[in-house]
Formats: sequence, structure tokens, C-alpha cells
Amino acid sequence: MSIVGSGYVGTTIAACFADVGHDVVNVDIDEGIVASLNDGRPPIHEPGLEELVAEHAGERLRATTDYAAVRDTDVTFLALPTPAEEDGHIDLSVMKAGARSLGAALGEIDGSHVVVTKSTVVPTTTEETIAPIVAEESGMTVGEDLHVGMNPEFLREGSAVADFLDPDKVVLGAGTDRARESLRSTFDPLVEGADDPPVIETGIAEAEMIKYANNGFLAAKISLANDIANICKEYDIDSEAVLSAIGLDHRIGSAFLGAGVGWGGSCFPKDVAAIIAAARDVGYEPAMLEAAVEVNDRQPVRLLERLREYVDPAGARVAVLGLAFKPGTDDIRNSRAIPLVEALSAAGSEIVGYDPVATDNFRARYPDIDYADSAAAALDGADAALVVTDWPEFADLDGEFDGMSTPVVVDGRRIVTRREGIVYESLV
Ligand SMILES: NC(=O)c1ccc[n+]([C@@H]2O[C@H](COP(=O)([O-])OP(=O)(O)OC[C@H]3O[C@@H](n4cnc5c(N)ncnc54)[C@H](O)[C@@H]3O)[C@@H](O)[C@H]2O)c1
Ligand SMILES: O=c1ccn([C@@H]2O[C@H](COP(=O)(O)OP(=O)(O)O[C@H]3O[C@H](CO)[C@@H](O)[C@H](O)[C@H]3O)[C@@H](O)[C@H]2O)c(=O)[nH]1
Repeated sequence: MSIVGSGYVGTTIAACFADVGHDVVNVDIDEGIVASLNDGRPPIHEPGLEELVAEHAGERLRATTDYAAVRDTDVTFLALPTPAEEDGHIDLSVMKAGARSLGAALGEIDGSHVVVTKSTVVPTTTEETIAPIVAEESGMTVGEDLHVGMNPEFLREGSAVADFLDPDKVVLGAGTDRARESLRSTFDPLVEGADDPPVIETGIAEAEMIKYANNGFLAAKISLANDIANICKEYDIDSEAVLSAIGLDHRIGSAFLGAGVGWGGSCFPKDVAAIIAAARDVGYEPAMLEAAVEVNDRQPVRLLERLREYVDPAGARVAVLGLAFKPGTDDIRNSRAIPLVEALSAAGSEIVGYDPVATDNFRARYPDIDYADSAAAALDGADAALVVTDWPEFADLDGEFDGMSTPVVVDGRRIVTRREGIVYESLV
């Protein structure tokens, strides 16, 4: 099989498919990524990935910048980025470029080929945008020698390998029997090896929509937890006690009820925005998803309001603890630290950021703020601390607060342990 795109998803699934016995070729335009994979080193950090790539590179797993490699395979997965445009709409430019290159390469084969969208794309994209481009460039005919499928991916950054090898479900969207058979045989060894996950065989647009429904629901679940937690805060009720109690109802479930400064990352913000924009295009105003975004946007604002109750940010030295969008990753895309740092800068604060692993990425985007190489160093001399990411090490902070100029701690993730000697305020 071939996999076009070797980022978080492409590399992870390539290594895992190789591990369950498939011959895999990764096609990426980035020569550095290709060289790294062929050297047996993954281009991204994910637990377990290094071992898999080291084991299979040069044997069942290889990488190339040359799309011609797809001709020796019978199925190609497209794992290319699908970012959001300024107005929220999905940006399909990379997908289209990949589809053109794939089609041009396929033009020279005699038999048939199956093209599967792995990327997150709004409903109808695979059949109405991707397939026609591949068909036009290759001269193939959809449903005859060109077969199309959609296989959404649910892995999380930080646990990508484990999530892919042991999924809650596998969704196989197919346009023809040939595409369905190909998807089945691709996933057979994985499904057999894992804990027998349910396999949902469905249409292509349904598969595309399942991905947005999944992410939209999870993002909205967090926002609803935040809405409830905000009410609790106004009543001085312990929101954790409330949310953990409702999570025990099996119809609600305890996952993704973590209230705080909100959701970020490379997926939730862009995917919720894209499905809202797509829904509006077809004449539907998705009020719940819009509210989920509104609540999410408000959480950092509320965190700063809490801060202002104790400290005037103008001229204050504020430590921002946690720059990654979630613990366990150096990814800062749509991190909640971004709106906070921008608002603090606008208010005239002197900002010092700390993160166990994401500092370099944050510095590349915000070179003008200070950075510390430990939480203790960030807190030293600070007038206030904002806790933005729930890194486990922040739960252990204690004597480090003694170095603060004024010990005001505003906790956006309810992770810091309250102690004598600090003014502790939680967001929720
Ligand atoms: N990151 C996640 O946790 C995650 C999880 C599930 C689904 N998704 C979805 O999967 C898709 C891919 O996301 P990602 O995070 O792996 O992206 P990424 O940005 O990490 O990787 C994309 C790769 O594509 C390569 N590329 C760009 N243009 C190319 C071209 N024309 N031909 C070949 N290669 C090209 C880039 O060099 C890069 O290596 C997106 O639609 C995303 O929404 C991501
Ligand atoms: O109870 C919670 C859980 C998460 N978050 C925040 O939500 C965001 C997303 O977290 P998570 O879902 O763990 O990370 P991602 O790696 O972005 O994974 C999501 O996005 C991927 C890309 O689409 C999907 O494949 C995954 O299933 C989906 O969980 C982060 O900012 C978290 O801090 C909370 O605020 N409260």
C-alpha cells in the first residue's frame, strides 16, 4: 500500500500497517522527512513509534518523494493536512495538489487502483473533489478502474500508536465493492490483532461525517462541562465533585468532562470550524457547535478576569505555566496559551513562559516574551502565575511558589495543589 503524507497520521499508520504485515511506501514532498524515515527514525515524536520505524524501515516500510512509487501498490491512503481557512472553511489546497500528483502517477498503470481519504474532510469532498481530480489526471474512470474510499482516523497525539493499534472502532467508507474489499483486507490483520473493535462499513459521505460528529461531540462535551463548571464557580460549588458525579451515569460517561481553560490542538478548533462553515453552506445553522466555540473562546477571557481580581496585569510579571495544547506533546497549535499570551501582551504584562517540552515551538512564534527552563525559574519574582496546561509536574509544585513576588496562582486546569502561603484561585 502507499500512504501520501508522512506527518502525525501518515507516519503512524505507515509504521503500524508495516507492523501488522503490510508492505508500505510513504510518499512525502519533504526530503528531510523521507530521509529520516529511510534511516529508521520517525519525523515526529510519538510513544512507541521510534521502535516500530526502526524495526521496519528498509524492509516493510520505505519512504520516497517520488509519487511513481504508488504504481507498485494497489491502494493509496491520502494523509495530507486539511487546515481551516480564515473564515473556518476547510482548505483543500494540499489535498487537491496531492490528488493531482497521485492521478498523474496512476496514469501509467494498467490495472485498477483504490484511493482512500484518511484526512479529515467535509462531507462529499472525497467523491466530488478528490476522485474527479485523480480521474482526470490519470484518465481512469471512477467505479471502473478507479475505486474510492474514506477511512477517518481517530488517533490522539501523544498516544497515536496505541490508539491506532487498539481503536474503539474502525470506519470503512466505500464507493464500490472493490474499494470495500480492499479496505477490509487492509484492516483485517489490525482488527484481528486488536481487541476485536467494531468495524462500521458505510458510505463515503457517512464516513466523512462520522469524523466531524466525533470531534464536534467531544469538543461540545468539554464546552458543556465548562458551562456547568462556570455556573458552579459563580455559586462557589466544587465543579469537580459535580462533573465526576455526572460522569458516573453511563449515558454521560466520565471522559472529556475535564473543565478548565478549554480545548485547542491541531484538530478540534479547525474541525469544528470546518463543519460549522460546511453546515451553513448547505443552509443549516449548527447552534450547539457554535455555542461550543463561544464557550471555548470565553474560557481564557474568564481566566484573565480571575487574574484581574488580584493583580493588575499592566506592568506585572506573569508566569504562564504550560504552553503546549495538552500535556504529553510539544505541539502548540491552537494552544490556550496563545490567546492568553496575546491578551497579557496587549495589557502590558511582562510574560515569562514555561513548558517542559514546548518552549522551542512557542519561542519560534513568540520570540519577544521571556522563557524559563523550569517552573521554579518562571515563578521566581513573578507577580502572578497562570496555569494553562495540565502537565502532571504542576501538581507537585510547592516550595517553588515561595520565590514569587506576590504569590497569586490562577489555575486554568485545577491541577495545582492548594497550600499555605499562596493566594489560589481556580478558573472553574
Ligand atoms: N494529528 C492528528 O492527531 C490527527 C488525528 C486524526 C486525523 N487527523 C487528520 O489527518 C490529516 C493529516 O494530519 P497530520 O496531523 O498528519 O498532518 P501533518 O501536517 O502532520 O502532516 C502532513 C504531511 O503531508 C506532507 N505533504 C504536504 N503536501 C504534500 C504533497 N503535495 N504530497 C505529499 N506530501 C505532502 C507534509 O510534508 C507533512 O509531512 C488531517 O486531515 C488531520 O485533520 C489528524
Ligand atoms: O476533558 C478534557 C479533555 C481534553 N481537553 C482539551 O481538548 C483538547 C484536545 O485534546 P485531545 O482530544 O486529547 O487531543 P487531540 O490529539 O487533539 O485529539 C483529538 O483530535 C484528533 C484529531 O482529529 C482526533 O483523532 C482525536 O480522536 C481527538 O481526541 C486539548 O486542548 C485538551 O487540553 C479538555 O479541555 N478537557
